[in-house]
Amino acid sequence: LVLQELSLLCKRDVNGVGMLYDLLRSRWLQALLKMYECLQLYLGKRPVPVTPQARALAREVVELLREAPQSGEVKELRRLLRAPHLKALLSAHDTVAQKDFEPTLPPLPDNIPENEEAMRIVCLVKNNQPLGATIKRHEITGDITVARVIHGGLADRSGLLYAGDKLVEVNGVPVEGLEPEQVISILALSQGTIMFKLIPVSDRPVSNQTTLYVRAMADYWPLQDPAIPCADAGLPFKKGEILQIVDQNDALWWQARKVSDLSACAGLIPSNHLLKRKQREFWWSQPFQPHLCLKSSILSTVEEEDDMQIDEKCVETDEETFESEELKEEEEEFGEFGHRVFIAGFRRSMRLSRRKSRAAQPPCPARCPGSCYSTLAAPYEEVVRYQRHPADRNRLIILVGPAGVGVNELRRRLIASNPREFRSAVPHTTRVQKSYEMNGREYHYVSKETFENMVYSHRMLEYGEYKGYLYGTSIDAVRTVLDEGKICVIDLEPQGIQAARTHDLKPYIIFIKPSSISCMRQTRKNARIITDYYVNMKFKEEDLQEMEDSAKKMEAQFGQFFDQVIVNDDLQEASAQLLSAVHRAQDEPQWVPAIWICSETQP
Ligand SMILES: Nc1ncnc2c1ncn2[C@@H]1O[C@H](COP(=O)(O)OP(=O)(O)OP(=O)(O)O)[C@@H](O)[C@H]1O
Repeated sequence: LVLQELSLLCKRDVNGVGMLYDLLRSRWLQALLKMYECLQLYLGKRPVPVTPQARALAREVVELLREAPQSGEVKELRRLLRAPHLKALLSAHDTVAQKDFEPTLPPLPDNIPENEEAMRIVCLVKNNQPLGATIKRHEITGDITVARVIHGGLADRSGLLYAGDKLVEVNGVPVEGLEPEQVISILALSQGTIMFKLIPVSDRPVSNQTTLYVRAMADYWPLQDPAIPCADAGLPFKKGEILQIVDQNDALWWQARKVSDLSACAGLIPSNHLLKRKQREFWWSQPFQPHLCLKSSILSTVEEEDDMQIDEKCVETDEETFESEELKEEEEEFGEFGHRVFIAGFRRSMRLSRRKSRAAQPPCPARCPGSCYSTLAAPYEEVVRYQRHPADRNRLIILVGPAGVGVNELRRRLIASNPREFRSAVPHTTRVQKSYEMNGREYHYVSKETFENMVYSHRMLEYGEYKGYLYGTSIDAVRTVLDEGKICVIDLEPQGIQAARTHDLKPYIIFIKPSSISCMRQTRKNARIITDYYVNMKFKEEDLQEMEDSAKKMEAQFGQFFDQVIVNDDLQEASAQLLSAVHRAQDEPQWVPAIWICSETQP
């Protein structure tokens, strides 16, 4: 039709019509159109299985050939028609034609109710690993549902099971009416593939949580916790360990893993809220003990004076001895170039005053409400990775350890190794300055009133009283050293740790731990201990035992604050370990309380 119309237009000499007429009459375009028609025709048809017709045809041909003269060609043709490869070719064609490779689904039942819930069939291969999901029974409906899916576990990695999915069957066994324990025993018995038939939860919770890192402030043993929904899914941890919280959807049970093993699947831990509740219950179940605060700590030292009176004579003699010891100690300190280096803060009167205060104080839960309440308030402490900027002040180094373990020996050796880098804070005292002393070198000499004001305004990290005089380490003295660009190294009673843990000082706390008693018997043969009444006494067996007991108590009570533990066995080795720990604290990233860093960014 188009060609006819075009031929009419050609006669009227319309511009370009000749060219279009020639194009449409061209052979190649005609051929293309024919091919298109053929394909359209073929698309409408489906390939038909050929084997039945081919077999009948082959039988007919073979019959005909039987009557024909039996020449070589005829025999060859008969053999070909019966050949297996020809049969295989025909059957392959038929497989494709009949689409045998597609799964054959059973016909849908005719009478499906409209409100029928969609079911999902989930197959998981167990491979000897736990499923990583917990189940529970709905109190009212009795439905067994997936309670939670553990992060990183098998169920979580499959992406097929979600909290809230309702179980219908497990390995073909209907779960309706079963107790969760019965379902668990079915799961426990099944090996290899487990098949769940379930009704998926309608509104899956969208997780928009950010990962949180915390320092555990208490030990936790899930196997001893009757409240945990699934003890096997619990994550045991010790105080001081850093945990990565990956799920806080449940108000009572969080999911976490240890940063020391982030590849492991998460486990259940009590939430902050739950742990606080437990601690409060524990706290209130304890018999009432009056809380003595800062003020009463001074009072307690006054009471001590009476106790000291019994050995007054003895103490007096020691006072003389240790004052001369102080001098000896100072003279022993030499810097890297052999010059005498004065190292403040090794005053034995200061150490004795501290020890006496500690001996008179009841154990922490009854004594220092500040630290205990704050532990109650924060069973986990949020932490962040912090690396000190080279231009920032150095972090304060705090050494903690039981009396006689070698805290001062190690500190003295560290400072003497490089006095230009390390320094201790100059303590404050209310005692009278001696003729050979210089204010701000051995001590800062202040009045009792000034000292007490410093205590009440929380400017003392720790303090104590000895022979009627107060001794203490102030925050300002530490800051002075840090402001000079040096690394301030102090030793502290563990009760003072909380006061020192501020974003301003960012302390790095090293616990000096005694080695075993049998090792100390060997290494401490020539060592000298300072007691309340004797200076330079040889270590006795009970001193070693006391050191071990005291170290255990310190770890149990304050272990969560220790950034590093050094066992002081061989002195050279412990000194080397201390040096590298101190440098690590300044130069390498460490976990620190998040509040230290947040408060830095606040105006
Ligand atoms: N690893 C060690 N091997 C042998 N002797 C040691 C070791 N560490 C410390 N000493 C010695 O043990 C004695 C006590 O050490 P140091 O005075 O440092 O104890 P301390 O922890 O500061 O306790 P305190 O404050 O009660 O004196 C000293 O004579 C010291 O030289």
